[in-house]
Amino acid sequence: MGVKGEHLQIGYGDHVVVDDLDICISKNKITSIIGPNGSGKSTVLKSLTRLLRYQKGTVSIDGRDLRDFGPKELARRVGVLPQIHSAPADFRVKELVGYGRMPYQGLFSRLTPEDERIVENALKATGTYHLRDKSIHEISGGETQRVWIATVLTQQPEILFLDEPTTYLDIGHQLETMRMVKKLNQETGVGVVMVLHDLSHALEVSDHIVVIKDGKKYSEGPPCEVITSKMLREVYHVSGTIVHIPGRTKPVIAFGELG
Ligand SMILES: Nc1ncnc2c1ncn2[C@@H]1O[C@H](COP(=O)(O)OP(=O)(O)OP(=O)(O)O)[C@@H](O)[C@H]1O
Repeated sequence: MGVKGEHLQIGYGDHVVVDDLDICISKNKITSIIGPNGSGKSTVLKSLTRLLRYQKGTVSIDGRDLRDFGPKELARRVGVLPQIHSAPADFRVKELVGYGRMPYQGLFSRLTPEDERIVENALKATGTYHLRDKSIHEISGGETQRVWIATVLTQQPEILFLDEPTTYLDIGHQLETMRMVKKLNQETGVGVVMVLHDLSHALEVSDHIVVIKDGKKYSEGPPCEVITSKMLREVYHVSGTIVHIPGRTKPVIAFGELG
C-alpha cells in the first residue's frame, strides 16, 4: 500500500500554497517531510489525509482516489495526529485511547474484549500503560504526546501521519518519541509520514525524505542523499556540514557557528 499524490495544487480559498506536487509514500517505511516555516509541509499532510481539499490533482491509496473512501474506511487505513490536539479535561487516558476504536464500532456500541486488548497493546507499545487511569490533564507533555500516538495506533492504520510529533517536548522526550516511532514501524510494519523540523531526527529515523520549498518539492530520496550542505544553504539559508563520526552509522549535521 502507498499514498500517491499527483500534480497536487492545494491552498486556502484562492491562495495556492502548494503547486504541482508529486509525492509517493510507501507502506512500512518512515517518510519525513521537511522544509522551512510556511513552505507548505502541513498543507501537504492535510491534503494527503483529506483534512484539506486539493484544488487540482489526485491523492490515491492503492490506486483508489481518496475521495472515494468513506470516513470510517479512511480512518482504518490512515491515522492522523495533527499539530494541535485537545481532549476534554475529564477524560482518562484509557478512555481517550479507546476512542481510536471508533472507526470499527457501530453507533452507541461499547468496546468489545478485542477492542480492549488492542487498546491495552497500544498503551504498552507507547509506554503509557501505567498512566491508563490518570486524567489526561494530570500527565506531562511528553506523556500526552505518547498517549495521542497510542490513540491513533488503536485505529490500526496502515499509515500513521504525524504533524511535528516532537513539538513542545524536551530533548529527552523528543528522542524517546522518535525511538518509539521507529520501534513501532519496525515491529508492527506501520508506515509513518511525519512533518519534522529537526533535521537531525529526520536524518536519523527516516527511510525517505521529501523536501518542500516555497510550496514545491525541492528534492526527495534517502536521507544521506537529501540532507546535504547544498540543500541546507538553498532551502534553509544556513551553512552546515554533514559529518561522519566513527562508531555512528548515521552522520550528524554540524551547523556553522553563530559568530
Ligand atoms: N488555514 C489557513 N488559511 C489560510 N492560509 C493558511 C492556512 N494555514 C496555512 N496557511 C498558509 O499556507 C502556507 C503554508 O502553511 P503550512 O502550515 O502548510 O506551512 P508549514 O511548512 O507546515 O509551516 P510551519 O513549519 O510553520 O508549520 C503559509 O503561508 C500559511 O500562512
